[in-house]
Amino acid sequence: MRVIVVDDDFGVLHSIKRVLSSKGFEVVALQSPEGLEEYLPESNLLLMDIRLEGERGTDVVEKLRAKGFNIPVIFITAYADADAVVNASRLGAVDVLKKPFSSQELLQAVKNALEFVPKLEPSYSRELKVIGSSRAMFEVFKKVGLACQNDLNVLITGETGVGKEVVAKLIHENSPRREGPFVILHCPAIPWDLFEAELFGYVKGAFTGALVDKKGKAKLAEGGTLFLDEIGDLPYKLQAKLLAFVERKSFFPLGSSKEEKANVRLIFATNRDLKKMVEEGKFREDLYHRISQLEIHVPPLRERKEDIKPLVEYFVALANAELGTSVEGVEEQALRKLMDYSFPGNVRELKNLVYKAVLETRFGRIKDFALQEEKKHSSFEKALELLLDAVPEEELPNLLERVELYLIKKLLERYSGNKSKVASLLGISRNTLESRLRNLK
Ligand SMILES: Nc1ncnc2c1ncn2[C@@H]1O[C@H](COP(=O)(O)OP(=O)(O)OP(=O)(O)O)[C@@H](O)[C@H]1O
Repeated sequence: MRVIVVDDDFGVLHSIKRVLSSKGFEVVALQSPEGLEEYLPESNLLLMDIRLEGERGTDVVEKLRAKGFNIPVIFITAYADADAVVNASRLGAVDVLKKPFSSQELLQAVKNALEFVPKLEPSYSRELKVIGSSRAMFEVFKKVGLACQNDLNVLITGETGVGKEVVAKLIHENSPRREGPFVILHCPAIPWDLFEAELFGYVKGAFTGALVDKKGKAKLAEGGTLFLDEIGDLPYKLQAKLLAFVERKSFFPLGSSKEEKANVRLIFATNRDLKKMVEEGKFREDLYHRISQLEIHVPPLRERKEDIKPLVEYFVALANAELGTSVEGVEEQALRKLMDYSFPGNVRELKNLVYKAVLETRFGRIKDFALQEEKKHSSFEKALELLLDAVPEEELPNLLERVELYLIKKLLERYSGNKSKVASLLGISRNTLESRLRNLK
């Protein structure tokens, strides 16, 4: 087996050669793509650095593809930006290795590559800018690259504000459907009794007030991508309607008996734990499997802190352009404060913080971010949010009493049943505590 390695860093070139040679590969090591074509016909695999001196490795491979060279490629990069990794995946890269990588990672990637037949896709340059240089986002971009090559249903999971919509757009804009529309249906924003009308549309006379035919989002997305956001909020009854649509890729507009085909790619997102909802009987298992043919998890910002600095720089530039300010950057201590923060609102929260700070600073460097208050309340609010997520709608009427009873009982347990102590901790009299307990039971 012959492997060609192209990297302008002699050290990297040498260590790859050493690892592969030790496993019996014949290695052609090149510091530039010059002369590369000569070796291609007799070779089984190409390892290509993305940022070469003067030229991008992805451009080199694209030219080779245009000439009909179909060799499997592994890209190597120290800079895991979205453009590079998604583009690499689209060019039929078997893998993208992020420097530094271990011998084991290299050998595994080579092994996978030799079993792989690449698919070709023309290149495409995008407007959308997605920031992320962390290992975690690198994995996200690799999956996006995979999603771009097919029409599978994709489920994007992650906390609020992590960038699920951004990732959905990234898939659309790199897929063969990019010339088509990208249509968003934000599920909780629609009253549930209008959900079907919104998704499938209706014909004149379908219900009172339906004075003219109206296209639904499924039709508006024809030829493109339909993004259904917050799918975990969809009531059980409507999940069945959605399942029929996802399975058949066809629908009936309300009031019509004519079935319409939908030529759309479906992407779903949720900040809920759908697997858990399935176990609890709150989300249909069949629907879950249907929508998650490919699952992409976008990790919270606190788990990929390396992304904070590039995101801040990007948002400062954006804010300057939008607000007409000329902020030059962020002071070290202000950035450190962000690095210590847990960002319950993730990238959206960071973006808002930066915009506010830019507006206040106007020129010069940002010295501080106003995040103390949010931090103090975040774990309390988070606990309550978890509670709200866990309680089904039909149990809401008793929720307040249950919470009160639970908290009082827990405190009594903690203080060995000492009612006077618990009453004083709660700032109520012992009598009030006792009457509360009587009424709540
Ligand atoms: N990697 C990123 N690069 C640049 N901007 C980002 C990135 N991630 C998120 N953003 C920005 O942060 C904001 C929130 O992102 P987005 O709406 O995609 O989050 P979400 O996960 O879909 O949120 P929600 O769960 O509330 O729907 C947007 O303004 C988006 O442009």
